[in-house]
Amino acid sequence: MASSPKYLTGDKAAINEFLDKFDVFLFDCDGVLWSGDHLFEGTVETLELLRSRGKQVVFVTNNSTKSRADYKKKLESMGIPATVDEVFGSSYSAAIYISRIIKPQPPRNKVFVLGEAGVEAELESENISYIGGTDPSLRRDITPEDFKAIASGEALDPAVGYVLAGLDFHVNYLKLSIAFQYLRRGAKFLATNVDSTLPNAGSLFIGAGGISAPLIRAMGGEEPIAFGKPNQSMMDAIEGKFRFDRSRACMVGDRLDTDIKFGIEGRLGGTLCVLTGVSKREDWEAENPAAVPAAYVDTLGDLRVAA
Ligand SMILES: O=C(O)[C@H](O)[C@H](O)COP(=O)(O)O
Ligand SMILES: [Mg+2]
Repeated sequence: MASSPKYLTGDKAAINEFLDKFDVFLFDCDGVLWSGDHLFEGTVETLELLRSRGKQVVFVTNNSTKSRADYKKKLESMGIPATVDEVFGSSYSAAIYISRIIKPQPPRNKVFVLGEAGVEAELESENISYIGGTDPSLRRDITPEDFKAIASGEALDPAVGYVLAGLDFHVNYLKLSIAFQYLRRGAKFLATNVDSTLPNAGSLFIGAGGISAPLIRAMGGEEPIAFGKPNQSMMDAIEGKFRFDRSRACMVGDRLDTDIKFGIEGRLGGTLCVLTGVSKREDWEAENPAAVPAAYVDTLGDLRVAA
């Protein structure tokens, strides 16, 4: 039974003791740094404080709508210096897994994307060919002709061997129907991540899991392989890049079943839950919680008092 998490907010000594245990901080983004375009107060100062103490900061997000380069721009636009190498997104995790582990071979080496530009950019960065995604010709209602063309295969690309589902703000029945047809014809079912909800504008919205859910239902319950947190292939990739001692690393997140579970299953030295996003105290105090953090704060900015 996991010991109950330590509450750090307002306790300068406890915060310093906690921070001194780690050299590397893996930071979740949505619900920790910001909620959509709203940057939480104290985020910039907290990251500056950690970096001024020589801590390595890595941004680890399941949000596949943006590429690492897009996140570098977003972070900088909010006053947070960052390099592309310091960003790990689920779209990048999916792209490197497909290109370096799956290694798609002709004749069925293409990916049908349900997702935004971030997925496309990361697939391109790994030279993986894809269709679908932000293709404007698919942003429309399905027609009787579409049903026939999809059923006959006329509307399908025979080179598609994979369906990759991520957070898609333009999902519709036409795209889901095409994806379903590819799966019925043997394409492998992949997902960048399957988070049930997305924190934005201080509230919760349908997450990436809500995009693959109709396909899971239609496929009789077949689940996709998902590459984002808590999948450990992402942790292995991050460790491979930063070569850190896991016992000196801490995962900071707002979600028990992705971030905190990721840190615990990754055998990191610590996990810190921030209560500005999805999970609340009641969630880890409930029966059989998805994961229990080592410590928690009300907001990330609470760590500033350490200075
Ligand atoms: O639906 C989603 O994709 C997630 O809610 C979103 O990606 C979470 O991003 P993160 O908190 O991992 O930065
Ligand atoms: Mg989050």
